[in-house]
Amino acid sequence: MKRPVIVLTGGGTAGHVSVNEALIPVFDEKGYEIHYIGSHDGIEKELINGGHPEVTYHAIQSGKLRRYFSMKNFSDPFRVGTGVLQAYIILQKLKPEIIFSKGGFVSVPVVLAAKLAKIPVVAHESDVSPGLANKLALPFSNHIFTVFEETLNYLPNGKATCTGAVIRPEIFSGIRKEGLRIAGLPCEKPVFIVMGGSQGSAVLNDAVRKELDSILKRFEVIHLCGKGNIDESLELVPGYSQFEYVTEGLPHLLAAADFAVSRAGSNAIFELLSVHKPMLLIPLSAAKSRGDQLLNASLFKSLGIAQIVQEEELDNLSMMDLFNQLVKEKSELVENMKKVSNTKSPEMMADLILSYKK
Ligand SMILES: CC(=O)N[C@H]1[C@@H](OP(=O)(O)OP(=O)(O)OC[C@H]2O[C@@H](n3ccc(=O)[nH]c3=O)[C@H](O)[C@@H]2O)O[C@H](CO)[C@@H](O)[C@@H]1O
Repeated sequence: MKRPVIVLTGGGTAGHVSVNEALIPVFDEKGYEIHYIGSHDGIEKELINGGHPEVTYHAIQSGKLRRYFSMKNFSDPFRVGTGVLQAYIILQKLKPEIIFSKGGFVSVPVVLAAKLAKIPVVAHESDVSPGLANKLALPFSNHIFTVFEETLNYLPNGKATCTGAVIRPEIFSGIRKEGLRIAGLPCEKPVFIVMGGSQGSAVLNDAVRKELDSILKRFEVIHLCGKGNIDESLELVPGYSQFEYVTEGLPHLLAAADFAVSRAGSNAIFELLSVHKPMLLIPLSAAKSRGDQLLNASLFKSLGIAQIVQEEELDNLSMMDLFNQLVKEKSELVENMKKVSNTKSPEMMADLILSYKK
């Protein structure tokens, strides 16, 4: 008997793939044939093809939707058009019951094609303020789920529901000893994990490395610095361990860490919250983005579960002082984290999505 089909989409950054990765095992367990529509060269292709052999990946063209001038602004609409046509052909062949769209530019042609093919779409927004791709897709989506209650203020009544964050179950399965082994740390001092989001952050990398000597006198550091950002001169420094991007090892590295310094991407901060890591957030500035990380971070700060420093202030602050400040506030932050519960299990989320199928 033919298995029911579901199509997932979303990409550009890992933040637009994490939720899909959490849901894949559940749809698989439910007997679905799972297909993923992503771009030819985005991180989604690497993550899905590399970690989920049960999923069939289809690459389409997509264009970036920029808020600034670029010559590509003239060619990208044609790429989106081609992407719509490619997605439409794929959808006509697969005839999925439903499409789940996690946002990011590649999701736009898929959602438009779904409307033409009359296939229901459920979207998902991780950040406080909706991303441009989700905003464009909204009129063509049947419903949108949000992580933050506050996001509902940006969305039409009746079309959006707050579900909380969906966390990959493996995040909870980290083993501290294994994390220390992977990082090659002696664990004689408290361990900080520094996470610059899925792409790494030059701002965080520079701030930590500038003061590394003094930091390492008191702490050990696991540094997720992003692709191409390994500093070879620091490769053999005791107590310091750098990675470009970690896949299976991430839960163990999180378990090995006592504290976190992170960008304020939604998935990363909810993962840190779920495993109760006291966190200092340095959100991506509004000048470089739509300001979504500033809103995410201020909400965490207002709940007493994170400290924040703006990246513009970093030059005048000592990273070492910031690390020490986080250590001081550890118990209060952890106590507050234990009172916050804002997650939905992948199983419950999958059922909610399927309630919109044809
Ligand atoms: C520059 C940019 O556009 N950032 C956006 C992007 O961030 P970004 O792609 O960084 O997304 P998040 O911080 O939400 O999630 C990062 C994900 O990558 C994983 N991870 C990270 C490093 C690593 O080595 N291994 C690993 O697995 C984390 O566990 C997490 O699941 O999407 C987020 C969610 O919409 C937004 O809030 C961010 O503003």
